[in-house]
Amino acid sequence: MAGRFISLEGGEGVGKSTQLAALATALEGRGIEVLVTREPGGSSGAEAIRKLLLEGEETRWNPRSEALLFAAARADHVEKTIKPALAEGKWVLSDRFLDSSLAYQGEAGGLGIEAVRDLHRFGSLDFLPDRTLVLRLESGEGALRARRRDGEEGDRIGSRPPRYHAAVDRGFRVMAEQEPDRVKLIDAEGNPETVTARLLYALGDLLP
Ligand SMILES: Nc1ncnc2c1ncn2[C@@H]1O[C@H](COP(=O)(O)OP(=O)(O)O)[C@@H](O)[C@H]1O
Ligand SMILES: Cc1cn([C@H]2C[C@H](O)[C@@H](COP(=O)(O)OP(=O)(O)O)O2)c(=O)[nH]c1=O
Repeated sequence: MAGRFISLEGGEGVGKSTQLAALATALEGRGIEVLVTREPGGSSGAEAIRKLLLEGEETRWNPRSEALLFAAARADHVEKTIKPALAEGKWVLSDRFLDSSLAYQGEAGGLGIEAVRDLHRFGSLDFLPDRTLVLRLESGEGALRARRRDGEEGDRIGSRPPRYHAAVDRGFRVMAEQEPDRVKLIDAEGNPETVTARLLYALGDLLP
């Protein structure tokens, strides 16, 4: 049976990594073979680009070069990691994918969602997840969780100001409105088990 490609999205500290691990365990418990991956990264070329994107000065890249680097990393990730795993029948769970670029670089970075989608059309032939689950917390709570985890050590993008992250959240909501069959908003409040149950519910029609 063909695999499925699921991306987990959301702002900083909403619980993506925690939920990705829990979702992988739940799917494996149903006999599904799972590959967990992440962006930026997920292939050796894309992991090298990750360092360029997340380390260094805020002014290291302008918004256009930043968007191109994310798109280049994604093209390599799709070709080298995601498509081969799907061809083997695995379910691929990715911690972030295209919708992060649409929300961060497109909406918050001011390039526009369509311009960033064009880069994906070129780089990855518009390859899309079967489902995108966007974890959402009311403003501030994700930033608090991330700060509890990281202290003041945010990366180049995570440490951008609150208005940038508010625009990121708006970008994810736009995506859910534009593509309601693919992109589902999931309430990330409550204990981790409750959130995992919501995610599994939102995958119900894809499960074997
Ligand atoms: N449901 C939850 N309730 C409270 N804290 C949580 C919950 N899920 C995750 N956390 C904690 O919040 C922090 C951020 O979670 P993490 O999974 O790393 O988020 P992300 O990958 O989205 O940045 C971690 O310290 C994690 O242990
Ligand atoms: C994949 C992707 C990530 N990002 C940002 C979001 C995060 O701030 C950072 C990824 O760092 P990461 O350590 O994965 O952050 P988090 O724990 O919040 O998921 O890169 C973009 O701006 N555009 C993208 O396309």
